[in-house]
Amino acid sequence: MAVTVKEALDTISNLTTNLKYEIIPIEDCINRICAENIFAKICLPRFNNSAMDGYAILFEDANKELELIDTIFAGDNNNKLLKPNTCIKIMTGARIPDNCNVIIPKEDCTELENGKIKVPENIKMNQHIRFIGEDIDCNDLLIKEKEEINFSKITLLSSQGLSHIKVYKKPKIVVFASGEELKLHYEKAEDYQIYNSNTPTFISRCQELGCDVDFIGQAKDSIEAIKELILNSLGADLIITSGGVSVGDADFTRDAFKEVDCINIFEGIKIKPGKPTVFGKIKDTYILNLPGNPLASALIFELFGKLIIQKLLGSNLTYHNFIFSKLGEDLKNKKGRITIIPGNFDGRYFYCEKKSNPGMVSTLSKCNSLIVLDENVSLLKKDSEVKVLPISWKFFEKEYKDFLTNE
Ligand SMILES: Nc1nc2c(c(=O)[nH]1)N[C@H]1C(S)=C(S)[C@@H](COP(=O)(O)OP(=O)(O)OC[C@H]3O[C@@H](n4cnc5c(N)ncnc54)[C@H](O)[C@@H]3O)O[C@H]1N2
Ligand code: MOO
Repeated sequence: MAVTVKEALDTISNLTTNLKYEIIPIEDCINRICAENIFAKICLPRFNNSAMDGYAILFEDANKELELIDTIFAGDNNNKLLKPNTCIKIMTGARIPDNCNVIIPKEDCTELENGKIKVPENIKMNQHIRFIGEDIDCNDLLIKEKEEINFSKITLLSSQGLSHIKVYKKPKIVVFASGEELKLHYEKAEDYQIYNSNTPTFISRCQELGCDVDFIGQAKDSIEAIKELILNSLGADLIITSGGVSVGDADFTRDAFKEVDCINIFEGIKIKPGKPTVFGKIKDTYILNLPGNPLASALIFELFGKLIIQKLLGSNLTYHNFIFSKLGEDLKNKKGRITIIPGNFDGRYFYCEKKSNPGMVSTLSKCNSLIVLDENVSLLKKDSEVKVLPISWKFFEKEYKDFLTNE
């Protein structure tokens, strides 16, 4: 029985996973999922320091001519104290004298001919001082278990002097296709054959999402051929297959998986396109049987496959987020099933992609996002609110768009 879209999403978000971890250098951690809570072991700033190149003085010495008694550079271990009527030249980032309570920027002072420094009248207590711990306090929780390590987390780790952390191992994914008509892109295809574009799509997408992926070939349309590929893949966390899940005389994927004791978690989703999708498990290996139709399988991957991968990565982000937008033009839809509509979000409006039949290969190359229409909608007027799910988010434009004014 086919499940509803919500049932499929909930099932995936609640999957149990058998996560393993490894300890690796932070240089290799980008896009990995942290497998431990990481607390600050040192405060930042580590010591009170100057935010300006200038002079360290005592607050009560405002508007005076001060004797210059020393210079402190960033990295110096200088313990000199200020006395009344004196100042110390100081550089940005240098540790300030223990009793200093004001820094005056160089350009606000006058270097007198007698060597003294004339400081201004209007100063504020503690000005231009960066205090110990004001950025990060000792024992602050810096990174939570199950958070993704991005460049800004690398900033945190390196600022703490941490060289290695615990991350979850990359999920191992095996991809294969079935279909007598398929040829690999580096093979010669006769004019009655087609190139396999689905498995290269899933392989690259899974790699992009942080998985280790193996392609193990294409099965001919027979239960035995598909079974051989399955038995060769059982060490994986997830097997993704393409094709053969429908009711045709040469569609053997489901039967082959049944013969190797695959337990189906759901068999079909009430969605368009991609209804014949099957999700199951053999021992510890999850199975995602995607339909052969290229756009159908790619869209199902975007809506469900990506969440399965989020679970296998160990991430705590296992639900879709979206951006409220408006339709750029009227949208007609055939009622009856929830429909995935690929298109383009330009920052304000969402425009549906016109060429989007389930069997097409060209559609997603022109899209950056998708929306999902509920089963009761037959017409959505221009300017109707829609919820946009991003596909690829390097959000740039070919031409300048003004983001500098707040109108
Ligand atoms: N009588 C019915 N026929 C179909 C139904 C149905 O309910 N009743 N469902 C249709 C739907 S919806 C889909 S989706 C497809 C699913 O078919 P399969 O998963 O069995 O896929 P195939 O038949 O193997 O292929 C479908 C289509 O996709 C092309 N294909 C397959 N693999 C690849 C690949 N690796 N790269 C590129 N293109 C591929 C294949 O040549 C076919 O054109 O079934 C409908 N039929
Ligand atoms: O649901 Mo099928 O995926 O329309 O092509």
